[in-house]
Amino acid sequence: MSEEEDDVHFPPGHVIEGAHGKYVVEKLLGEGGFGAVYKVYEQSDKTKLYAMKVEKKKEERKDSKLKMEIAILKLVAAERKDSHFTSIIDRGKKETYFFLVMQLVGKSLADLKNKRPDKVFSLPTGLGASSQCLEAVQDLHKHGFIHRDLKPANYACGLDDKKRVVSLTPQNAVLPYPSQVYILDFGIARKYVNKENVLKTPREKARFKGTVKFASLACHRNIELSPKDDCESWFYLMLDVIQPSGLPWKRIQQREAVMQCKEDARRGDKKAKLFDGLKSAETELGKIMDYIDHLQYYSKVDYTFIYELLKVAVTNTGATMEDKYDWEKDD
Ligand SMILES: Nc1ncnc2c1ncn2[C@@H]1O[C@H](COP(=O)(O)OP(=O)(O)OP(=O)(O)O)[C@@H](O)[C@H]1O
Repeated sequence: MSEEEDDVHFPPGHVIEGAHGKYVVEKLLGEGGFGAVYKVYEQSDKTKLYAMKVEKKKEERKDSKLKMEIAILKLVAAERKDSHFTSIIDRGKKETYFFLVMQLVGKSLADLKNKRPDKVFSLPTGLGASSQCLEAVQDLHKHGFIHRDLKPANYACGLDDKKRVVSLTPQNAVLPYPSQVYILDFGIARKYVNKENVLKTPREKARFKGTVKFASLACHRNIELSPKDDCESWFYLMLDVIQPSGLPWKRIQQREAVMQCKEDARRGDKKAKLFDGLKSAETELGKIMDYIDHLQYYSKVDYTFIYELLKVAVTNTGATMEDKYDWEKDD
């Protein structure tokens, strides 16, 4: 084993052999405490580009984030080809690391939004893409998992043929569908149902998980999470990508203070401020927030209710859900 192989820092040109092919590292896409994500290509066919996620093996870590990621992607893959989940190409383990080769996607919603002049999407793009983000998480919930770390950085747009997919409407008319949105990173996802597909009995106390800015109030309060908490995080992510002034707690680091700010945002002036500058969508967004706030641990989420309100909000702007997204117009 070479020195490089001992680590997960691979230079361009480094080759990793999997069960279904040999993958050559092109460049690093991102790095975290767990390991790294690389853009790779298949040695025998340079046009076949993928993303490779590698995770260091750790004696002390019993729960591998990558294992959870693979389990979820396998579970959802069986169902439908054109989904909001990246497909698995290959996976394996070496002496010091695990790896997953998956479908390569484009920039994250966080990167795409930060490239905009006002650092937010237009309302039709923000609401339309958010609708896809909710579809992705609805699918995950259907399979018995909650994500627990929803944020714009954990969603990305599709590449090449996945940029604009064609979807069949219920009426069987073929509609051009705007850029597909993919959900990423299931490292801290959790099974929320038991073997009988019934919600698990909530633990008395649950440790804080995820990202402070997007965490649900229950997460701040160390209460067990369920699908409604992903919906609350999804709501914050939607506001984050459309609200020109950003989330009110965007500059606060301290967890307690962020929780207080989220609680305040439910009342009076502070609630109105949450939707500042979003006039045409204010009523629908208010209804969505109230709906999510009334959900409880055992509640069954009515996703359709939310999609319908999003559709009305998009229509109010004079656009449609099928219109090109901001980042497609730049191409
Ligand atoms: N399939 C993919 N195609 C292209 N880029 C990807 C893919 N999966 C992940 N990435 C990128 O790699 C980087 C790290 O990915 P990811 O968020 O999954 O890992 P992470 O470091 O565990 O995340 P976190 O920052 O939440 O800890 C991100 O910039 C992400 O956009």
